[in-house]
Amino acid sequence: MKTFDDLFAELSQKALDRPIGSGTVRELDAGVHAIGKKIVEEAAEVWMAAEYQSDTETAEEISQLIYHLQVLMVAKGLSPEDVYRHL
Ligand SMILES: N=c1c2ncn([C@@H]3O[C@H](COP(=O)(O)OP(=O)(O)OP(=O)(O)O)[C@@H](O)[C@H]3O)c2ncn1[C@@H]1O[C@H](COP(=O)(O)O)[C@@H](O)[C@H]1O
Repeated sequence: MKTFDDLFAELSQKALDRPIGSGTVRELDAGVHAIGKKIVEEAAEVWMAAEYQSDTETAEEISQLIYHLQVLMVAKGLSPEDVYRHL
């Protein structure tokens, strides 16, 4: 099972290797403004799922929110440690 740190390492590598067909590379190229919009959209989907959908669907939406937050971290050059020190 993939963890937060596993996914972050994978996305960081994608940003370096820039494989063709990577959604992460596409999103990074779209820039911080577009990534931010995606985060807001996914956050709303988490909220709606938590209120009206199943726990499984809510967990899936949370995973997508985490993914987009991580893409923003990569775009901004932030590491997990930069975030963890505020937890
Ligand atoms: N975990 C994720 C992940 N979660 C969400 N997403 C993206 O976020 C979108 C969210 O889906 P939605 O259905 O909510 O959004 P949508 O509006 O239908 O999608 P779009 O039209 O906006 O693309 C998905 O279409 C994916 O593009 C993800 N994309 C990639 N990953 C993982 O990231 C890694 C790198 O992926 P690639 O860069 O694509 O190789 C792989 O391990 C993937 O499993």
